[in-house]
Formats: sequence, structure tokens, C-alpha cells
Amino acid sequence: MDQKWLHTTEAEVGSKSAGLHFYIETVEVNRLSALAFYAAGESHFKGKRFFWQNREKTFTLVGLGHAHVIENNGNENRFDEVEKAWMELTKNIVKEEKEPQPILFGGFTFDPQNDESGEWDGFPQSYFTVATYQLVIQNDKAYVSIHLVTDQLDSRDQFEQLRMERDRLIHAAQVKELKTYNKPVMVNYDERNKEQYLQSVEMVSNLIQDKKAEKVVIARSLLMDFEDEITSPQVLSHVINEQPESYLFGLERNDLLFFGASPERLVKVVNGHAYSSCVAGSVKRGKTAEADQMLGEELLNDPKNLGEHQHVVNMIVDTFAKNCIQYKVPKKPRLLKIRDIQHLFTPVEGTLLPKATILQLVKDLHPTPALGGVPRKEALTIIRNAESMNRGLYAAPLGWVDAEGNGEFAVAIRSASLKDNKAILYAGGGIVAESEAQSEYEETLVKFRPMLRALGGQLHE
Ligand SMILES: C=C(O[C@H]1C=CC=C(C(=O)O)[C@@H]1O)C(=O)O
Ligand SMILES: [Mg+2]
Repeated sequence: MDQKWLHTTEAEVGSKSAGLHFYIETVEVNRLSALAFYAAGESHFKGKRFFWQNREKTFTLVGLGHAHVIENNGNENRFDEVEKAWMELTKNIVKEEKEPQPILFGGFTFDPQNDESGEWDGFPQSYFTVATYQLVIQNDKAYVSIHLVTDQLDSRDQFEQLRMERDRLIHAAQVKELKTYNKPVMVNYDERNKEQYLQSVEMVSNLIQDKKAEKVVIARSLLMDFEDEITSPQVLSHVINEQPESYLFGLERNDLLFFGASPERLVKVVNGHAYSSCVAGSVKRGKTAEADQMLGEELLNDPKNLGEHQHVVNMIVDTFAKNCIQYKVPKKPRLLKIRDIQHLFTPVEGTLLPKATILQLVKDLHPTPALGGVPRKEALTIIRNAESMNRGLYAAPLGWVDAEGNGEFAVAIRSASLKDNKAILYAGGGIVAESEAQSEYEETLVKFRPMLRALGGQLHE
């Protein structure tokens, strides 16, 4: 097996009382399949895996096993708690130039105050892990790191075992031919609470006409039953093959897999520079190039969608104004076209003030009016009352941060959760005064498509 040893290091980490040691060993390996690496963890690490790929496909991350878990059930302070725990764990780590560092991957649920029972029962409000085996593919190079966080001073034997398992995983992932996976066979499909959703949209749009709020994003869910149990490499393989223009993600916790293909960045930080994107306002793709262009032109000039969009721009710009030395934002939105849908899109970027961190930005930005509404607090109360579901990680910040404070979070839309032989898909849309229930309903159908397709469901095409 071709692999180049890069370095092994050890640091004393954690709060003083914890007395923890963080052992890291990184090797560079010949190009391998990220999905095959993930799949190689099927028997040993099921329920403790994650997969992430950025929109540009320049960064792929896979985690198998848990070296360390940071989770909590806080509300407002949950972002600070995760940040503090992560800083404590990594403060003594010596950074090796040009090599991936330990990465913390996970998400914050959409709304800790939602107590609706369902597939998210028992899921922490913040859930982050450092993988035992971390695969990073970037700049055409692949790196596999072993992470061990332990209170044992002499971990040589344990580490030797970890190396053997690492070599097995690498070997399994250096496949010549990629495995192909069948589509799941669906046996039942249920648009849950469709009537209630239509009524909620009416009700919320009336509230907005009465000036009780300016914009509120209302979502619904769809249930699919399958003949057999589905594995997470199986669904991820379809998402990877079918949704090239999006952030691709999968996060397992026990018997739940949450996965999706989101076009929307919440925030990315690279060396003190921050990037966000306002994505709100939608229309379907056209069947021909001309029809597609016409639909796009209409979207760029449609007051209802421009209204939906502007709320997001205003809020993200305010957040950047507060956290940045300088920032820039284009005057007008442009189009973001993905496989099934086109959106209004405005990128925002800025140079961060020294005290601003990625997790503080996530805290300030979540939920943007593309997922929550305006005013934020009123919108969240309306959502809690109007939606008969718990969003869990749907529409929530999901992503990663490293020890230097670089990282990226997407908003986990176009997503679904999977347990045994059942999947629940999520989609919503921004309701404003001009919203009509039927066309909002149709917009959610388009937004369900990516996950519906990945799961072998019927398509309204
Ligand atoms: C809430 C969702 O989409 C948001 C992102 C882009 C466009 C949206 C819209 O036009 O309504 C939504 O704000 C979803 O896909 O479930
Ligand atoms: Mg919309």
C-alpha cells in the first residue's frame, strides 16, 4: 500500500482537570474513493460516521468513529459552549504546515425550543464529533489521520491497533472500480399533513398582511417507506452522483442518518475572511434552454421573490457589518441554477474583526430569513405553532471547523433523515404577504425532488 508517513504528534489538551492527551498521526495516501472509505466503516463505525463535500468539490471530508464528542442541549449559549470545548481541546495542538488538522464536524438543530416528538427524539441540540479516522481530500491529495483522545499516558498498544484498522480502511477505499448501488424500492409515500400545510401558509400570509411579521419560512415533510432497510453508503452514492452542484452531506448518529444536497452556504471562514450567501426566491428549471432563461428572467424581476430575497440580504449584511472591518455585497441578486431549481443569489464577503469567529458568525446568522423569518423571534414562534413537526437539523447549520478557526457551514436544506426502512424528507419556502398556498406547495414539491430522486421515489416531472 502506498502511503507516506507525515507525522505523529501528541499534545496535552482539555481543561486542566481533564488531563487528556490528543494523539494524532497523519499519512498521505494515493487517491482513494471517499465513499468507499465511508462504506468500509459499515461494520465497525455505523452510527458514528460523517461525509461532507463542498459545492466546488475542492474539499471532501469523511469521518469514521468518535475520538471525541462535543454535544449539548443548550439554547442560546450552545454555540459558545461548543466553541469553548473545541478551543480547549485544540489549544496545545501544534499545527503542521500544509497538512489537514483535526476537524470538528457536526450541526446545531434548527430550534431547541421545538419539543415536537418524532425522528429527532434524543438528538442533542448541538452535536459535533472529532473522528477517530479522518479522511481529507484537497488539492488532489488524500490524507488519513488517526485521532486518539485519552487520559492514558502510554497508549502505544492502542495506537498500534488503530494503525492496523487504518490500513484496512485505506486498502478497502483504494478500489479500482467504484461499487454501484441500487436505488431503494419504495413501497409507500405519504405527503403528511398536506391540508394543514396549505392552511398554515394561508394563515401565515394573513398574519404578514396584518403586519404581525414580515416573512416566515414554513416547511413540511414527506414520508417514504421502503421494501428493505437502506444503508447510508447506498443513499449517499446517489446523492453524490446526482447532485454535483451542491454541498453534499451525511451525518450518522446511532440509527439515524441525516443527509442532503444543499445549494446554500451559511458561512465559510478562511484566514480571517468570511463568505456567506443569500439564497432565497425560487423558480423551477425550464424544459428547454429558452424556457429556462425566461423563467430566470421572470424570477430576477418578480417582486414577491425579490421581497423574499431582500430580507435575507438585509440580515446577512447587518451581521457582516457587525463582525467585519470591511465587507462587500453586490447591489442586485443573480441566478443560482441547480439541477431542479433556480434561486436568487447574492454573495456577501468581508474581512473579520479579530474577535469574530466562525462559530460566533453561525450563532449570529442562524436562522437567516431564508430559513426562519423576520423578525426572527416572532417568526420562530409562528413556525413552532404552524408546523406540526420538529425540523431537527433540517434548515440548520451543518459543517466543520478546524483548530485554526477556519471552516464552513451550509444550511442543511434539500435534506432527509433515514432510519431503518423509513425516510422523512423536508422542504419549505419563504412566506410573504403575496404568497399563495398552492404555488408555495408546488415550490416545495420541486425542493423535495433531489432527495426523492436519490431515494428512488416518484417524481412530479
Ligand atoms: C427552505 C428552503 O429553501 C429556502 C432556500 C432557498 C429558497 C427558498 C425560497 O424561495 O422559499 C427558501 O428560503 C428549502 O429548500 O426547504
Ligand atoms: Mg420561495
